[in-house]
Amino acid sequence: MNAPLLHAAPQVQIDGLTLAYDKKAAPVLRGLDWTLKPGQVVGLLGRNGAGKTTLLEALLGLREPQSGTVQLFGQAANALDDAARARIGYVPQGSDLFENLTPAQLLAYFKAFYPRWNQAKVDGLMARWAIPADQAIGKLSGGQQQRLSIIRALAHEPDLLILDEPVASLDPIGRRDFLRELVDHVINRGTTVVFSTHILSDLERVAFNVAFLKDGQIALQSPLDELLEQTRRVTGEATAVAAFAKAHQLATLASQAAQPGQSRLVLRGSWPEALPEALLLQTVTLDDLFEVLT
Ligand SMILES: Nc1ncnc2c1ncn2[C@@H]1O[C@H](COP(=O)(O)OP(=O)(O)OP(=O)(O)O)[C@@H](O)[C@H]1O
Repeated sequence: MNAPLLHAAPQVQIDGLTLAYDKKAAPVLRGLDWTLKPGQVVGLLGRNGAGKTTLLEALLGLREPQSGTVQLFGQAANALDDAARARIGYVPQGSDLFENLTPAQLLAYFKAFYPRWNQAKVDGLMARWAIPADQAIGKLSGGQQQRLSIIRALAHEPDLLILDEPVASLDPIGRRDFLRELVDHVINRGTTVVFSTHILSDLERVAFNVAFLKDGQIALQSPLDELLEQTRRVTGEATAVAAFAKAHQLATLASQAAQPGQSRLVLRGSWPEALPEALLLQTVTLDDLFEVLT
C-alpha cells in the first residue's frame, strides 16, 4: 500500500462546515473540519443518522452548507471545473443509475465524459462480476446495480474515490471481490479513498485510517493500527486510575460503568513499560472503539 504523501497539498479541505436540513433542529454537521491528503485511505465511521451520507454529499458539493467551505483539489466543491470533476469517483448509498438504460448504454454514456476511461478495466469487471450488459438496469438485482455503480466509479481511474456504504447489498463473495479490486488496483495507485461502512471487518482490511463522526464533527482521525496500539481500557480504584492517567498524560476517550469506588476508562496515549499491578489493562478492538467514539 502506498504511504500517503503527507507533505502534499490536501485533496479535500473542509473548514467549519455546518449543515442543517431543518433550520429549527440541531444541524447534522456542526463546524466540521476535515483534511484528506493524496493517497490517504480513510474509513468513515458513525452510528445510523450520524451524518455520514450528509458529509459525503457536502464534500462532493452536492449539498449547500449553511456555513463553512469545502475545497477539492484546491477548488470550491460546488464550482469545480470539468478537469477536477473528472478526477472524482462516487458510489452513492442508493442507486443513482438510469433504470431504463442497459449497463452497456450507461457505461457508453459516461465514457464520453471522461478522458481517462479504462475500457479494459470495465470489460474485465463486467465479466468477472457477471453483470448482464444488455438488460435494463431497473431489472437488475440490488447487488448487481451496486456492482455496476462501483464499475462506473472506477472506470475513469479517479484520484479521489468516495464510497458511501458500497458493499451494503453485496453477498460475501461480492464483498471480497470488491475489496480485492479496491486494494490491488485502486489504493495501490495512490488514489485517495473515503469509505463509509458498518462492516468493521471490511474496514480493517482496507482502511489505513479511521475517522469517527460524532455530534456533527470528526471526533477523531488516526491510523487504525496506531489507534489500537495506543488505546487500552483501564479498570481499578478510581483515584488510582485517575492518578495513572494524569501521570502518563493519557487522554480519556470514554468512561464506562464500573463497580462503586472503581472506574473504568478508555485511555489513549503512550504507555509506560512498567504498569501498576493494581490496575487491570485490556486491549480494545475496532468494535470497542466504534462503541466509545461514535
Ligand atoms: N434529505 C433529508 N431531509 C431531511 N433530513 C435528512 C435528509 N437526509 C438526511 N436527513 C437527516 O440527517 C441526519 C443524518 O443523516 P445521514 O443519512 O447523513 O446519516 P448517516 O450517518 O449516513 O446514516 P446511516 O448510517 O443510517 O446511513 C439524520 O437525522 C437524517 O434523518
